[in-house]
Amino acid sequence: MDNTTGFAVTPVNHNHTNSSCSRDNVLKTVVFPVLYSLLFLLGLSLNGLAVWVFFSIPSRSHFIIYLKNIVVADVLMTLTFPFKVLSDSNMASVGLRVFVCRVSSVLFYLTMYISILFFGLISIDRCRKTLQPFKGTNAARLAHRKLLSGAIWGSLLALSLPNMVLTSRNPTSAYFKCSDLKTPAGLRWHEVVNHVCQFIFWGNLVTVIVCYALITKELYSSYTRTKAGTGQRQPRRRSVSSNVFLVLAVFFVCFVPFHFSRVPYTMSQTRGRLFDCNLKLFFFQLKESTLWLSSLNSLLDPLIYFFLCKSFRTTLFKMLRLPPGTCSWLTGMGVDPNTGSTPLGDSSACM
Ligand SMILES: Nc1ncnc2c1ncn2[C@@H]1O[C@H](COP(=O)(O)OP(=O)(O)O)[C@@H](O)[C@H]1O
Repeated sequence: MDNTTGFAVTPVNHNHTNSSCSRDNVLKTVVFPVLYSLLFLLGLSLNGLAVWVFFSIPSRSHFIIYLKNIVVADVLMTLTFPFKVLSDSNMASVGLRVFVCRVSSVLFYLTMYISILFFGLISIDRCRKTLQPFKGTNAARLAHRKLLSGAIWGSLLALSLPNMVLTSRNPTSAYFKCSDLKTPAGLRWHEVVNHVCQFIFWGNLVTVIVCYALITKELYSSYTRTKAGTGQRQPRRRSVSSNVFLVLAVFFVCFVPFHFSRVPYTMSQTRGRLFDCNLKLFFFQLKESTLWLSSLNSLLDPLIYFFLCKSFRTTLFKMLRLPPGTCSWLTGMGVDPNTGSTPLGDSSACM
């Protein structure tokens, strides 16, 4: 028996539910637990490495401050995966599944929106850096960015906390969904949070698109200017542009599908009577599949650090005792032999 709720532990028997609508099919109990286990192992290794590298780089640019926030969010997100694996594969006690609904899933979403917000800020910062390459920063601005980071964590925590507190009902059977544990106010808050988070996501997507369009325009005109001036081909600038698109590609692949599927799924949770059980199951599976893509972001972020942040690569190679030019064919961001600078002339050497 589970101490917290008094229900029998797994294997869960839910013969009382309509079996054709049961969530417990092979997708939820086998496929996703295997995929999340892989994400956990790879994500923990790569993000562990990223933490090790980042915390030996001083926070001397806005970009590095933002990346450090993302790496912390990714580590926390990765730590929630084992709970999801145990819960979805029905290997967890009822108490642990309640913990997943109340705490670890909420933490998962919190860290996801932290990453999304910091990606928006990174795009703005990169845009500013490209359009005004010689405008530096100072201690006061760096302190503001640290305050802003704290304010983002604080506000998202305040938004998410009621999702923990108002998931306070005890399950009435061993088979339950997170929405079954919510009080009426909890269900309303869950809906509100999802609206706010949709706004955060689409707002940041527009910001990222606008900023990267401006960056690409600037890179292209500086490329044509240089080409006209020297009469030479400058292949590196093209690879900078394609690296820049990595952020956009990651944003689209990881987050857009989830945010489309989240809308009908949240409606099926909060206005259940409008949906029959097959449709609810369909929206649940769609949400779970696209949520895995969002989780994949925690694994792809370290690749972004590697490709777009030269200080990250340099420090990584130093720590692994590899020569500085390692993988320059892959990153296309070596030092320009003519000018001695990085392709964007960015002294913080992160793009
Ligand atoms: N955007 C969000 N921010 C914070 N918490 C959230 C967010 N979306 C959902 N949650 C919370 O995470 C938990 C799991 O939600 P959800 O994934 O919708 O349920 P289920 O696992 O039953 O499909 C719930 O407590 C919910 O309120």
